[in-house]
Amino acid sequence: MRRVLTLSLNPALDLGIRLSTLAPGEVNRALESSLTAAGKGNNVARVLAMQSHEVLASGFLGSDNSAAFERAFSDWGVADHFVRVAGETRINVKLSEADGRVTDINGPGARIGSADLEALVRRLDALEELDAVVIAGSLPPGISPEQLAELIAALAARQLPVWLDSSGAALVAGTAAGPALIKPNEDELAQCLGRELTDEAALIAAAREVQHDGVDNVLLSLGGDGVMWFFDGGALRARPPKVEVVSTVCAGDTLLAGALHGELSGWSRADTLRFATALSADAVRRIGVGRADSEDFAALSAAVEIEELPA
Ligand SMILES: Nc1ncnc2c1ncn2[C@@H]1O[C@H](COP(=O)(O)OP(=O)(O)OP(=O)(O)O)[C@@H](O)[C@H]1O
Ligand SMILES: O=P(O)(O)OC[C@@]1(O)O[C@H](CO)[C@@H](O)[C@@H]1O
Repeated sequence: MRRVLTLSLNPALDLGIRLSTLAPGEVNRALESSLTAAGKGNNVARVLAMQSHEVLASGFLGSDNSAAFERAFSDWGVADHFVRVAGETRINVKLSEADGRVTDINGPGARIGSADLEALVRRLDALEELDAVVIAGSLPPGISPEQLAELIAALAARQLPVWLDSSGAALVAGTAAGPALIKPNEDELAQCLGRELTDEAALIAAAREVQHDGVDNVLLSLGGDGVMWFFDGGALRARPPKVEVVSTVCAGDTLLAGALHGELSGWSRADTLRFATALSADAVRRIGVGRADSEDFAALSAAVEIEELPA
């Protein structure tokens, strides 16, 4: 069991709505709906806590609707180190259709003031004996990509491995600040480099370029096509088995958490990637994060194909 800090600067309540088919502009009747404490960092926290790590979750929470998060942290066994800010945490809508298509509508988030950021920095400075830090998700209004970079640099200066999953300008600035790992998907990697990546060779070259610029690990997620993991000295590729897609919403967060679990457990890279890929494939079979206690998880893991990518 290791001690991990997850940072959600812009968490969300996810309003998950399952429909047979979305009819835009019409009255739609949902098959089911749910409101869940989420945001990328919190989803990672939830998976790591399920793997028995000591998880401390921090970031900013709107004080007007924090109760749902407080209940969730207590249910998940995650320690609540969030700074409370004025207003409400955003509600993000996730529409899942029967054919596996997901439509996300993500809010901007509550505005963060300079005193809130100072309070967060003080809170993080007081957290000791951490083994890793995950920073995941978008930035709320009031926090700039440069401020994210400063947070990463300060944590990295404490010799903490920082794993970053963000997008757009936040990913660009964050990548330059020296995280140990980034987890882009194809679009995010293309945004990060400011050019289109049209085929696999271009993706591989792009990931290696990011490594060359100082990020040791690039965990490139490719949806149903799997994952490529570029690390110091090599690269592996994993392909998940075909699964029935219910919702892809937490797949990337589950992948990152699964990989961190393997790293913190001292597993080989191949075993780590197999576990993380299987866990993320399990996530798409359900609404929510992946679970390693599903009945057929061993079979799912065994069906993941791992290969070494040529140097
Ligand atoms: N259709 C699928 N079948 C099996 N595994 C999948 C499928 N889609 C995604 N996965 C698994 O989940 C991982 C993460 O998916 P993806 O690349 O879509 O992440 P993402 O874009 O970060 O998603 P999100 O931000 O919605 O969590 C993939 O690398 C893969 O292992
Ligand atoms: O708007 P962001 O911060 O980029 O992404 C937020 C979000 O879509 O990411 C998670 C899934 O990965 C959801 O729980 C959440 O709503």
